[in-house]
Amino acid sequence: MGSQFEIALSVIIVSIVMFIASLLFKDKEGDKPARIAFRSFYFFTVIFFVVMSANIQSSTLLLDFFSDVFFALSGLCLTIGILWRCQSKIPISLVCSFAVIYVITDKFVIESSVQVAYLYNVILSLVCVYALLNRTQGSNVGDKGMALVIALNTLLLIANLASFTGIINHEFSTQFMVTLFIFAPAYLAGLTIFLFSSYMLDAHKALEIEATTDPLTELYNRRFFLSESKRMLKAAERHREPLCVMMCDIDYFKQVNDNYGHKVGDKVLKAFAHVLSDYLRGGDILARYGGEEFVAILTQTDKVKALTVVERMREQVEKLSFETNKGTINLTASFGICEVQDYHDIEMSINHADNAMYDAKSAGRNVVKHYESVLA
Ligand SMILES: Nc1nc2c(ncn2[C@@H]2O[C@H](COP(=O)(O)OP(=O)(O)OP(=O)(O)O)[C@@H](O)[C@H]2O)c(=O)[nH]1
Repeated sequence: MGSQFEIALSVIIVSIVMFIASLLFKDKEGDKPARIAFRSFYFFTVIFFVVMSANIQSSTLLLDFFSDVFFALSGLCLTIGILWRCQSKIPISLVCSFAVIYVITDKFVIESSVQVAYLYNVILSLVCVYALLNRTQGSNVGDKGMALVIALNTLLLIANLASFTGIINHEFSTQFMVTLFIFAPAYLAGLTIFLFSSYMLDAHKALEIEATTDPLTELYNRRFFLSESKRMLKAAERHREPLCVMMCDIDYFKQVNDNYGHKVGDKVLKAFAHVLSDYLRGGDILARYGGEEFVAILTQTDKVKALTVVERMREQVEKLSFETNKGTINLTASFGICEVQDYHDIEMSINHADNAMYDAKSAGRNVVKHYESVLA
């Protein structure tokens, strides 16, 4: 019993440290506050181990009941935190039902049976592993690590349950229980390490997206486009492939803002960006160059192919219409294209495509112009 008490004490210390550390977790904007669930998990884990230690020292019905309740709550909070973090579709009510069934079964049906607690933990662990492996936004290394820790826990618990049913001999099972208990602080620390790294990886990803993406259209921003296009030009030169730059600008966009307001203007910009991206292939890149001006690099594309693709884009933009309470907005855009000649000077090709686009504006807008036509 003495060693169990010491282990319980170490779990309490680990949980308190982790609880304080978890104050650093930040949820992504719009995400459910999973960090509150994780903090509650540490909080209830501390209380559970305090109550359980007291129960080991002098067992009472009340302490026994509360140790079950706090055990149920800590597992519940961990699972809810993971489900929220993964934006999982598994209903929270289902997990809550497991907790209620666990307490009722353990208290009123199979009195002080440790198997029920194992079964409860196995179910919750499986729910967590499933949610982590099916994360809506793709699992990161931290999440996979967390899934691994929980999966190991599940395996241990299943083995333990098997021992109770007589598949494994009883002495081995007692040994197993002690081992499981010894590993409790390590399990908790491992879980937190992965939890931390998964939050840090997400924060890193968010920073990367912020640095490379335009928040309104979610296309790449100008800075990322310039650095990425240099890399693409080098690759095209190495493989001796043609490459085209396309610039485009919405026609009379100021009138959209003036007549319908900036909010509608933003909506139009987003829809416009969407149409452009629909016409590009996997290796191409599209970026918001500024305001209502967009730029793209069409890989493995010569000027003849580029003219065909961009002409289709222009026709599609022409078909766009937006219903507002002040009437319908129809959109057109002007396009300029230029086949890259100097693979070491992307700025020059962008300028040429820009000149072609201004030529399209001068020609009455809603047309596609090639840079060669500007020179002619
Ligand atoms: N709603 C919204 N408007 C923007 C944004 N960025 C730039 N604009 C607006 O885009 C408009 C650009 O107008 P202009 O440069 O005069 O060009 P235009 O009216 O499209 O005319 P042409 O290009 O000559 O056909 C300005 O009114 C800007 O305020 C944005 O992020 N959201």
